[in-house]
Amino acid sequence: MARRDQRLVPISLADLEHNAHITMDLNALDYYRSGANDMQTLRDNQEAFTRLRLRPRILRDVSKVDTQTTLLGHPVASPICISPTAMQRLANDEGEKATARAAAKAKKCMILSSWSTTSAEDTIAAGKEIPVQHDTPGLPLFWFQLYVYKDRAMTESLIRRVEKVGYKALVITVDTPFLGRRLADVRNVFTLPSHMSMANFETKESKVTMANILKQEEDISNININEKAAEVKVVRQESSLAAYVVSQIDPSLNWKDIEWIQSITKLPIIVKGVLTAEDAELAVKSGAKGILVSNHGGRQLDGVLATIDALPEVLDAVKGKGVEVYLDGGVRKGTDVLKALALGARAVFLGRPILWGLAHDGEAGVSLALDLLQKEFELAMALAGCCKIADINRAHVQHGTTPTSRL
Ligand SMILES: Cc1cc2nc3c(=O)[nH]c(=O)nc-3n(C[C@H](O)[C@H](O)[C@H](O)COP(=O)(O)O)c2cc1C
Ligand SMILES: CCCCC(=O)C(=O)O
Repeated sequence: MARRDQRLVPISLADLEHNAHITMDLNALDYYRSGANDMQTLRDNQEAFTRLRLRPRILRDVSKVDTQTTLLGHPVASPICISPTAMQRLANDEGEKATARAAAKAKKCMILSSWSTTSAEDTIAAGKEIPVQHDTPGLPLFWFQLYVYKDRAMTESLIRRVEKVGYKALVITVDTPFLGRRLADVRNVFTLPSHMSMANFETKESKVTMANILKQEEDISNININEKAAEVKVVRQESSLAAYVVSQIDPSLNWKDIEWIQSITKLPIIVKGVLTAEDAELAVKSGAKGILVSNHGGRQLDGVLATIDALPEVLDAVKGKGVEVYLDGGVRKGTDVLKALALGARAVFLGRPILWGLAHDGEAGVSLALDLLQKEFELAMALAGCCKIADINRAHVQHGTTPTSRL
């Protein structure tokens, strides 16, 4: 039995998380692991998967299992993808570049955050350094997650940049008009270390006030910790990130803006943060080609539905309308992937597990995270009697009756 403070040789995503908890500094670890407020939704995302039960089929020749699929027409090796997470250099110096290389090697889809610590150009270039192996199916796929800034000219210039370098879709995050209240970040006065930056906003014309906010933050962090706490009470009572969101992100964002963005780009739009049938319908009306059912990993409105519980109503609302529906939040095991796909998700996305992989061993750690889940998923498919993605259907899953506490 390993001691609690010993790093494990990882054989599951939980092991990678365990290791990251040992090695990361508290400022970054708390930022990554926190949910909003009581973190009820954060816990629910994982627990809700355990309330579903699988209905396997037998004797179906599962000697070969194939996970290839397409996302908005692009072939990928697997429906396991990477959600956008900000500031990946907090986990490993190579940050987003390491993630992009691992995604490209695995021919999986990566969504890059607007708030990356590597620019959109440098991140996709790192992915493109990886030679594509044509003996296995699929191609690497990069999408860009967009936060809509109050400054629309800056938003538009970012769209032009990502179009130019080859991102294939815009994933617009709609659940963050303000930052959710993550108590640990408030206590820690969460800070991006001074040698890192929000790399997408480093151009001359759009030098963003994040730098100024972080500068203020640095000034505060130069004084001793008690003074720092006192200062925070008087000055802001929030993390620098929350202050940045208030200063830059447009809380007036509404469906007309989604239509505006669609009118200025040919890239397909995916709306990230839909949790209800009503909004799923509006997303389709606004021209979205994809919906990512997400509660931001439990980091925004605490108390909302677990994503796997919200998925069925979203799917029902958009049935037959030609929109792809994806899910993120709490996906940690191969059986979670199988359950989400059985309910009707086209793909699932991973947030924190990628960060734990990065913290564990950079690019190799992200590859390990992807590979561990991929292998678990292939095994779950085989044991449920599925050889290919199209074999997975609604009859493979039902709501369980066993109380979670007895599992
Ligand atoms: C540290 C961290 C940073 C995140 N940054 C972003 C971001 O920049 N943009 C965004 O749309 N979502 C962001 N998210 C939310 C993720 O895209 C995703 O919805 C969530 O992490 C999925 O849940 P999981 O972590 O349980 O897999 C972030 C999540 C975490 C944990
Ligand atoms: C506007 C928030 C940027 C990062 C983020 O999405 C998160 O920390 O969850």
